Amino acid sequence: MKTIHISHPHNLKREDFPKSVMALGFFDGIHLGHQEVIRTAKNTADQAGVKTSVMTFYPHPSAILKKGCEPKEWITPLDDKMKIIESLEADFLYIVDFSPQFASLSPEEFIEQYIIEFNVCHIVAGFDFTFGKFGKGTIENFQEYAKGRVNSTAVAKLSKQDQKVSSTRIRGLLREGDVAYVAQLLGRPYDVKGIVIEGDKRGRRMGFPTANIGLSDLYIIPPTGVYAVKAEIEGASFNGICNVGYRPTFYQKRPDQPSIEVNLFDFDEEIYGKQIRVEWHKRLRNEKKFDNMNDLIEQITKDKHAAIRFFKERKLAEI
Ligand SMILES: Cc1cc2nc3c(=O)[nH]c(=O)nc-3n(C[C@H](O)[C@H](O)[C@H](O)COP(=O)(O)O)c2cc1C
Ligand SMILES: Nc1ncnc2c1ncn2[C@@H]1O[C@H](COP(=O)(O)OP(=O)(O)OP(=O)(O)O)[C@@H](O)[C@H]1O
Repeated sequence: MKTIHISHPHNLKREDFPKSVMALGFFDGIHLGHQEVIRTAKNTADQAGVKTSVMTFYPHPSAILKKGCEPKEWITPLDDKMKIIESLEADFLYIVDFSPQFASLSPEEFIEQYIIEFNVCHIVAGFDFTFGKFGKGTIENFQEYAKGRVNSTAVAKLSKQDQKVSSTRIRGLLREGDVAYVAQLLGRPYDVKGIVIEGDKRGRRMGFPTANIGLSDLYIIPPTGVYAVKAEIEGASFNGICNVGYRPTFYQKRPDQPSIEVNLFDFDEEIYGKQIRVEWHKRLRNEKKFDNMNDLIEQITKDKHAAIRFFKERKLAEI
């Protein structure tokens, strides 16, 4: 996939682009609804024998349109979003700098400069996609503005439990810790990437060495508590348990940031400085203050069994 960053105004010409079917949206999380939009674009492009392109925006449009209300943390920061869009077999990703000038384009100007000039023969967007100043352009009135020069497909609303699958809903669920339901809406577990950093080295003495993680991007961190996770290090995957929290058993004063630490099962290697990817599968319990270290060790042993049981039952359910 070729990724092209574009700032407004651009001086690219129609000849600079291969003919394509384009999926449009911000696409934070690339959830099941987004996947449907991108797959529809891909299928339409394949049938027409042209390329598949995706247009997304950076920063989030609400950083300009509803200043102060924009998300500050992401389900998929840009780097992850790019990788997932690539895995959906898009040929081109256009990342348009969402500036005030770009936001004030009329629907007609947007179509001229970003659809016609981009050699797009067909656009695909969700039922609620809007474009142009004041969001006047919609997927329904797109044809009026495009004057028949570009085809369009509106993807119907995808809902779960009578609610639209949306990035906003998934961000809310992550903040509540409902990582199991998030996995259903994403079609894959929520994951974050980071580097293994040094902790207090107490974990090993407790019989539960933990990889402390320094996140590599502005991810949404699920709330404090204990989770069943899988972690990938150098291409190998391990089951484990993760604690997000302030370790109240050992710290009277709450540190500024919660720590994210993972104990991996059947793993005993030195991994400081290595890259780690953590998948969040199930929330197990709240973080608690224990009277002594032995009580905490007893609880973590139970957490480990709960996680082992969870992964075992899920494996059986898959058979
Ligand atoms: C699965 C798991 C559950 C944990 N639960 C708690 C808890 O409920 N309360 C708490 O104070 N610390 C909890 N901890 C954090 C431990 O206190 C921490 O792992 C230990 O202090 C080692 O820290 P270190 O890696 O910085 O050496 C938990 C850790 C893990 C791995
Ligand atoms: N549940 C859904 N069903 C069908 N299309 C969707 C769905 N959610 C989003 N889309 C479409 O996917 C594209 C990207 O949408 P967008 O990034 O605004 O996602 P969103 O999940 O609706 O986000 P937000 O929660 O911020 O409204 C748009 O074309 C949008 O209409």
